[in-house]
Amino acid sequence: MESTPETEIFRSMGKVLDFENFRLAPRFDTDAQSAFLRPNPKLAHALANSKAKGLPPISVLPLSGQYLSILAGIMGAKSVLEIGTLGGYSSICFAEVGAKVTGIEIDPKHRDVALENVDGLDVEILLGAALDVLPKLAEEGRQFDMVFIDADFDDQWEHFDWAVKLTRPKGCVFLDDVVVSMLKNEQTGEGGSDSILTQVGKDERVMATLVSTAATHPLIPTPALNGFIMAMVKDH
Ligand SMILES: C[S@@+](CC[C@H](N)C(=O)[O-])C[C@H]1O[C@@H](n2cnc3c(N)ncnc32)[C@H](O)[C@@H]1O
Repeated sequence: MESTPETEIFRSMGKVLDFENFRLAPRFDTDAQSAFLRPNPKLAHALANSKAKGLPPISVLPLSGQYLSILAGIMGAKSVLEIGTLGGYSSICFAEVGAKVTGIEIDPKHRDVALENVDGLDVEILLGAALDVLPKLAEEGRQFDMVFIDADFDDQWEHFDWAVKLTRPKGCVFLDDVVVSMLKNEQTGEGGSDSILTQVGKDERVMATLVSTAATHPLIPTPALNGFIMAMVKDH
């Protein structure tokens, strides 16, 4: 590569640009968990009860849950719609910072365990496929400060489209697991094909960004590239 003042800046960064650094992600996560997280009996009980009842270990990880709490707290969110509730871990993250949570969950067993886990908090869980429930919420004229989408990968665009309709202007739509779903569906943008990024990008109702992450999970051996879309609804 030709040496210019611009390339020299990056060369001088040395170790910072080493791709192998990616392998350090789990260590940073562990350090951040012990630095930032406080004991939370409700969340601990939700994890233990969900495990005991045989739910899959796919709730948001504790630091991500805390991210969601911080976001909802900063927004002063009073109402959050969650598409994909599982055992209610992320519902608790929203409810504990003052939001009324409406969850949608397709699996009756997950919904029942979630109801046990959110006991005492302002959480309702609607049983059904999101694409059946979302139009009903729209018909009822429901509007939310924030919609968190964390369900099946195949309907991400349809869920996003409904989420925008159901979010108040200046509210937030958070679409999780965007990069892993693109990788899984081989939508890596080659050949200029459409992807969730281009679909959201064409949507004039929102201002959106992709937040890339190195996702670590106790059950996977190496960090995975992932990312979420965060969008602010401008208008409907
Ligand atoms: C990744 S888990 C959700 C985790 C949860 N948000 C948390 O962090 O605690 C995904 C959940 O979405 C549910 N789900 C999948 N497809 C769905 C759909 N089309 N409509 C409603 N729920 C769905 C699954 O049954 C599962 O419980």
